[in-house]
Amino acid sequence: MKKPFFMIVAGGSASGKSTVVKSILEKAGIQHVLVINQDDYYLDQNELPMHERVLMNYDHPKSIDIELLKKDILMLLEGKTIHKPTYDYSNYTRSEVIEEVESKPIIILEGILSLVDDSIRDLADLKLYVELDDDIRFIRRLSRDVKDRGRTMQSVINQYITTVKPMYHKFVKPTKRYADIIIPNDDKHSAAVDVIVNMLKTVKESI
Ligand SMILES: Nc1ncnc2c1ncn2[C@@H]1O[C@H](COP(=O)(O)OP(=O)(O)O)[C@@H](O)[C@H]1O
Ligand SMILES: Nc1ccn([C@@H]2O[C@H](COP(=O)(O)O)[C@@H](O)[C@H]2O)c(=O)n1
Repeated sequence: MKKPFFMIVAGGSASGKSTVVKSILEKAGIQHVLVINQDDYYLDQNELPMHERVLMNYDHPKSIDIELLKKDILMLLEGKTIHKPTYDYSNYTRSEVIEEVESKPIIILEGILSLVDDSIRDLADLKLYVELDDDIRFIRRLSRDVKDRGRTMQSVINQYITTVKPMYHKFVKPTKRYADIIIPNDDKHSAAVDVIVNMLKTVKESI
């Protein structure tokens, strides 16, 4: 089997990484793409009581089980099957579900900190950074976290001020310089998405 094409999609929280990946997949009509969400690799916190889990900093690189993520990406790039953890935002820890995931010809890793680790970054054939104004990201995050991640408005605001915003400026935003393509996601991202879709179609044809 040919080595899979490996793409990384980084960007701040609620910049639209998942939405952009979804549009890429819809437009490309590709069945053989595997998306790995870095959030599934948050460290397991089942041993901690809930009041401690809530206070953790989920925007620092140390919150991710980077060794497991690296091991799994390397296995997928060798065409092997992995047993991937899954994440439960409402309980601030891994869920009990372990997914058996087969490698595919195109692998996309998505996450706020996905361009931080150089050994993972150096494996990528293409690196994207989704960019959006901080205020709009905060508004989108607030609305999404209350609707989809079981959060209260006050908890989203507190977390944003204490960890999300400072960690974004310290760790996430500096990784923009590693990106091959920067995708603006204010109104339209279709032109950038079309460029990437055409690249992936070429990759697909060469499989
Ligand atoms: N271009 C856009 N216009 C309006 N809302 C958007 C756009 N892109 C994403 N969103 C919304 O913003 C929120 C965050 O987007 P999401 O893709 O989950 O971001 P990320 O994966 O970077 O955290 C979601 O509720 C999503 O529906
Ligand atoms: N228990 C957790 C774990 C993570 N988060 C936040 O998720 C953000 C990353 O996901 P995006 O889809 O927004 O990129 C990150 O900023 C963490 O703060 C959380 O709130 N709770």
